[in-house]
Amino acid sequence: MKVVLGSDHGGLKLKESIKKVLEEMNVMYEDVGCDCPDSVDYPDYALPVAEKVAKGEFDRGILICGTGIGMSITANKVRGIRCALVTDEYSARMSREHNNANILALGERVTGPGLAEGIVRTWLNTEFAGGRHERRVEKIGALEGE
Ligand SMILES: O=C(CO)[C@H](O)[C@H](O)[C@H](O)COP(=O)(O)O
Repeated sequence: MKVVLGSDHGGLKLKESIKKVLEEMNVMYEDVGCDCPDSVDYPDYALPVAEKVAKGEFDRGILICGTGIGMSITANKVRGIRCALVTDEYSARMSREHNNANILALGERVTGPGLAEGIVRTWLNTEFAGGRHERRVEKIGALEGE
């Protein structure tokens, strides 16, 4: 699996700790930035991550800002993206099993690194359940003209 990561300044520290988790999991990743704590704008990082996932260059994406809200709003503007803002492991599992989420958004100012690790591990290890959920996800795609 290949994962693309992005954060603004508000998610930089959590992104670095998630990169360690990905390395432990032997998951390949690319980080589109940001790279330093200077104040930046989250759409500038959400968009490239969402586009790379939508184009199929990466299997999944992970976006982190202060709350995860700005990242998730932006990523969900891109056709084919189902970005889930998650703050607990149950929702992480459901966002994959039921919604086939292809981007995970996290908030560094909301979710500590230990919980975030559990969320990321669960999210990456959970497959889409299909069945009745396939029909529902297809209806989301239909809204985008897919
Ligand atoms: O988009 C956000 C909130 O919806 C993120 O949390 C940003 O990281 C946050 O808005 C950045 O805030 P700052 O005061 O400029 O650090």
